[in-house]
Amino acid sequence: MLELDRVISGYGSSRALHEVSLTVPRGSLVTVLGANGAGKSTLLRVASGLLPIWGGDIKMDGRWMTRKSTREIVRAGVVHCPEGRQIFSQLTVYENLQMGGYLRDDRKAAKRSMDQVFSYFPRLKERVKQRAGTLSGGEQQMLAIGRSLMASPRLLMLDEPSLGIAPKLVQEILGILGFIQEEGTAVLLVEQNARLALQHADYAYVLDLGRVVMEGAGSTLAKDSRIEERYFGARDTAM
Ligand SMILES: Nc1ncnc2c1ncn2[C@@H]1O[C@H](COP(=O)(O)OP(=O)(O)OP(=O)(O)O)[C@@H](O)[C@H]1O
Repeated sequence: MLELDRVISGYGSSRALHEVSLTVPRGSLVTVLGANGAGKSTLLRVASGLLPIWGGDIKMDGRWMTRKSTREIVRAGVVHCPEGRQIFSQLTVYENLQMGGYLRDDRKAAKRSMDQVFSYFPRLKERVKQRAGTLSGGEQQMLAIGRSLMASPRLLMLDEPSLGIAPKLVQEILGILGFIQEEGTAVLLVEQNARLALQHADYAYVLDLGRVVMEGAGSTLAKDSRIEERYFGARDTAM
C-alpha cells in the first residue's frame, strides 16, 4: 500500500535519510526500529509530506505521493500521529477528537468514527468533557491515536507511542493497535522499544544513521541476536 523507494531527505544541508526503501502492505503492522537519531521520525515526516523529499519516490496504492501536500496525503488515507502527542491541552477530549475529523464532510461518518474510537479507548469516553491537558500521559497518547483515527486512516503512522508511558498502559495501547489493524487499517509504528514493537509487528526495518541496516519478519528479528545486543537495552528488558 505505502512504498518508499530509495528516499533521501534531511535538514538544511545535512542528510538524515540515505536511500531508504520500505513497504507497508495493506492491513499489516510494520515497525521501524533504531536508536536515537537513526532517522525514524524523519522517515514519518517525509512520508506525511511535512518534510521535503530530496530524492527517491513515495507511492500510495501505486499512485505517486512524492510531491503531494500533507492535506492531499491525509486525503489519500495516510495519517501521522507525531511523537510528543501534540494534543490541544486547553480543549476537551471531545473537541480534540472533533479536530481530528476536520477534513471530513460527512457528519454521520465522523460520529461513527468517534464511536469507534470510544470502543477502542473507553477511558476517553468516560472523560469526554475533561481538558486534554489534565489527562494522564497514557490517556493523552490514547487521545492522540484516537484523534488520528477520526480521519479514518487507511494507514496510521505512529511515532513512539510508548514514550514516557507506564509499561502496562503501553501494552494496552499496543494491543489496541492489533484491533485497529484487524479493522483494516495498516500501521507503521516507529519505536525505540524494539522488544515491544517486534511482539506486534508483521515486518520490521532497523534504521541506523539514516540507512536500513536490517529487515525481516517481526518474529524472525525478535530472535536475532544482533537485535538483542544492539537494541534491547535496559529500558526494553524492564518491559
Ligand atoms: N528539525 C531538525 N533540524 C535539523 N536536524 C534534525 C531535525 N530533526 C532531526 N534532525 C536530525 O536528523 C537525524 C535523524 O533524527 P530523527 O529525529 O529522525 O531520529 P529518530 O530516529 O526519530 O530519533 P529519536 O528516537 O531520538 O526521536 C538526527 O541526526 C537529528 O539530529
